[in-house]
Amino acid sequence: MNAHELWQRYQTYLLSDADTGLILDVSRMAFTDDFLASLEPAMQRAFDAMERLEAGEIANPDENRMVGHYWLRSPELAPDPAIAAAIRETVKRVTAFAADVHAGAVTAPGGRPFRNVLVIGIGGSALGPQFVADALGGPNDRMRPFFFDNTDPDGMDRVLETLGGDGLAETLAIVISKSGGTKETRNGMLEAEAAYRRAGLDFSRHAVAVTGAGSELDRTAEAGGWLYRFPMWDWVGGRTSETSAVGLLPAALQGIPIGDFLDGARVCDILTRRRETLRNPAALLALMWHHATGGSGSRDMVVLPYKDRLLLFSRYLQQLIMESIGKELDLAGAVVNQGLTVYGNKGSTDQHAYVQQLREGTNNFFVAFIEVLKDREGVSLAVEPGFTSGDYLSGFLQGTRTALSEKGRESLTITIPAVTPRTVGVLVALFERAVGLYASLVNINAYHQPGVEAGKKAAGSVLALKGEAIAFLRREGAPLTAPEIAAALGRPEEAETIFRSLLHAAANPDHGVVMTAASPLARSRFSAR
Ligand SMILES: O=P(O)(O)OC[C@H]1O[C@H](O)[C@H](O)[C@@H](O)[C@@H]1O
Repeated sequence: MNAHELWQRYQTYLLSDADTGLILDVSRMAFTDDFLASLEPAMQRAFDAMERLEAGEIANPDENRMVGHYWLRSPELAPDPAIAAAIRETVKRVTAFAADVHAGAVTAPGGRPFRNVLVIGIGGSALGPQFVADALGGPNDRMRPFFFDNTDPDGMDRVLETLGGDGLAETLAIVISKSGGTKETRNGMLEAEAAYRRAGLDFSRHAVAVTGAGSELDRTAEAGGWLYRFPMWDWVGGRTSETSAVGLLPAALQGIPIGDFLDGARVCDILTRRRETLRNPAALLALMWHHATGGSGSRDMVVLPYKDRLLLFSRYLQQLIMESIGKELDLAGAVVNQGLTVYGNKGSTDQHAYVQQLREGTNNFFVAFIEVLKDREGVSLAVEPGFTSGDYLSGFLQGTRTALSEKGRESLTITIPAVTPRTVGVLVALFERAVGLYASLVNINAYHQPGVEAGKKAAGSVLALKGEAIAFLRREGAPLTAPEIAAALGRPEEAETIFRSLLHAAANPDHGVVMTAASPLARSRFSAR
């Protein structure tokens, strides 16, 4: 296509919406009108399915659950008045709690104000809060946000050292877990509790829980007399929980106007309920994913926001999309191994890293550019006559889009006016809807994650075996190799697991395991005190 044809194509498909401020350009995706026509019946069925989902159908059949994240910003749509009331009540309680903390009506013991918030959670209980905190936070935050989002001891130490013992005295800890039983989060909570204790503080007077009623975490918080408990509901998935208390509480405490955030999601929901495919940006996104990947995940989506504040968006989207779309079976039970791989950081930074491959290497991707029109508050410096840093950022986005297109590499561009609580809400809702519609197009359940359990179960057996091996070594005394230990435990097939576990144990002072290294390494001997 020549420049004139591309300009025509750009105008033909350009979708812009005044309420959300969204502009979506799919002109650099090489779909045909026939493609759109061929998928139109399936898209209409996807809209039907979405309407049933929003009306409260069991849209997550494997877990026998409704899927209600859209109600969180439009409670009047909830199929049950009790659900609507619970949503409204929770937003009110979140707002009131944050206001009380800010006003000093809720304080740490001794009347010390809470100045920091430590969020302890993982996956859907961390990625959204982290994205929003980074996108919308700054030096004027009401409270400074910190995160434990892993069971990495050094990672937690680093956060605690940054906070310092005295900082901890002014830190509110929010433990977030929908299930209330996630081990990483449980460990983070125990590590935090111990850190507070070392600082002479009572964790329970600093702790808040966001979790399902009656969960292990809920019971711990209740028994411990924690400051507050906020609910999570089984009809909200972890990765779509950013507009529930999971996302709202940390954001409100940080000082982010959660009403604007919810409103952005709500207006985007209205937009993405449109049944005219070409006027619905979530439907268009889903169609583009289908076009680019043949409806089978054959290409990766590289998310490139040209804005530092949106750096964590690709990480957030990775869970939202890959945990939703990456499925072995379709709804009919056939093996499909679906997926849509997502990666990316930010432009123009990534232009100095992997964009070389995007332009010239394997053509196994398409790019989702995220463009933000507003450069900064106020006027910018002219870094050379007539041009600002922001002009460069914008120019680099356009340049990369053109350079990719020239080489037959596809891209779409999502433009928002500025990074605000409202537009961040729009982006979250846009992709939530796109995921749901796309899942319908390829006939999978977007709302369960059966594959995640396998790794957790395997980790449980690994830990049990490690415990057995160390206990055996303590009884035994003499240094032994992993196969010898495995054989003695009656588990000869587990030599590798035992070797790897003891290699780790010997690198740390916790278990008294000593390794006498051999060559080859796998013949090393272990003993334990
Ligand atoms: O919120 P939680 O119940 O602690 O779950 C945290 C995360 O853990 C699991 O492994 C799931 O795969 C995620 O979808 C979830 O967001």
